[in-house]
Amino acid sequence: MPDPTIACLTIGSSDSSGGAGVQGDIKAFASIGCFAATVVVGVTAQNTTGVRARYGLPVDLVRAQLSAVLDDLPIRGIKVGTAWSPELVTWLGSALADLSVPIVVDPVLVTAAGAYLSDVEQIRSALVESLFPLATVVTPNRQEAELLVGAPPHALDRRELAAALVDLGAPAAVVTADARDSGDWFFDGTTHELLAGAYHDTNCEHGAGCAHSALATGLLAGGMPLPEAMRQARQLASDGVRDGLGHLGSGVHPVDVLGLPRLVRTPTRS
Ligand SMILES: Nc1ncnc2c1ncn2[C@@H]1O[C@H](COP(=O)(O)OP(=O)(O)O)[C@@H](O)[C@H]1O
Ligand SMILES: Cc1ncc(COP(=O)(O)OP(=O)(O)O)c(N)n1
Repeated sequence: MPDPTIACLTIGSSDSSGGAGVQGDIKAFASIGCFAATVVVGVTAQNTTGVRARYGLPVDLVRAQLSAVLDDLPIRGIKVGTAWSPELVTWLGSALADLSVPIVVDPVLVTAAGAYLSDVEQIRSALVESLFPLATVVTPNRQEAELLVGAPPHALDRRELAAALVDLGAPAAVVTADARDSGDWFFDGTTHELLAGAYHDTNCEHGAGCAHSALATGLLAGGMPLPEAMRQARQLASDGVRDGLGHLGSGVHPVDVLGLPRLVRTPTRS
């Protein structure tokens, strides 16, 4: 019988607090039955209150991880998250160019706690030139979309931002929700759609963007058409915010896409 488990790869950075980054991606992949491989491009010292330090790994080490994974595992979908240096982004563009699997690019520039994860000016053109053309979809939040298209804060609505991202070369774009605009805005070059949904006022959003893009990757890897994958990814990420772990950390608490309280095992008496 064929194994239904779909192997996906996340290329991103470690979040020491476990909520976002590759740790968040592994949980999001697992929540929809995907096996998660990881290529780590950097390490952050981070918790729910912010990022204290970050360190990017040398391209050689990233290259070695990527070939180890691709030489051996049947990867069916790839997510690219934080990628800090223009050199790395440009190299990734050439390394991923010939792969015929869905690629979701989450151009992570700012965390929910407000920390910048990349030097925006340096990374912007590398992302647009090297990764946008390879992407199945790019998934920035409003602030990241504004930085990528060079628009001042709130000068454009999300329909205009999504169109500008596609004009820059992304085949499709989703600009995610914020407290002002609930639901995500989707545009694939032809059709605009508001992927409607409630906005949960839980302050449990640490890792929501990572979960969303990893979920989209796993759903696309399983063959789901793009608009439906983005609808379901929004719903599942939003449920993760609703069910977030509000007792963990003193800043922006982590999402929970696995339903961890359901999995707790209580000690049995013999
Ligand atoms: N408070 C919230 N309530 C419901 N859904 C949310 C909330 N915050 C984020 N989401 C959903 O989670 C996903 C990731 O969005 P977002 O948090 O904006 O990403 P990022 O972490 O990149 O800023 C999107 O589908 C978005 O609609
Ligand atoms: C290492 C690392 N990668 C990505 C992020 C951004 O995560 P995201 O899911 O967008 O959620 P917030 O952290 O913004 O809440 C990160 N924080 N760390």
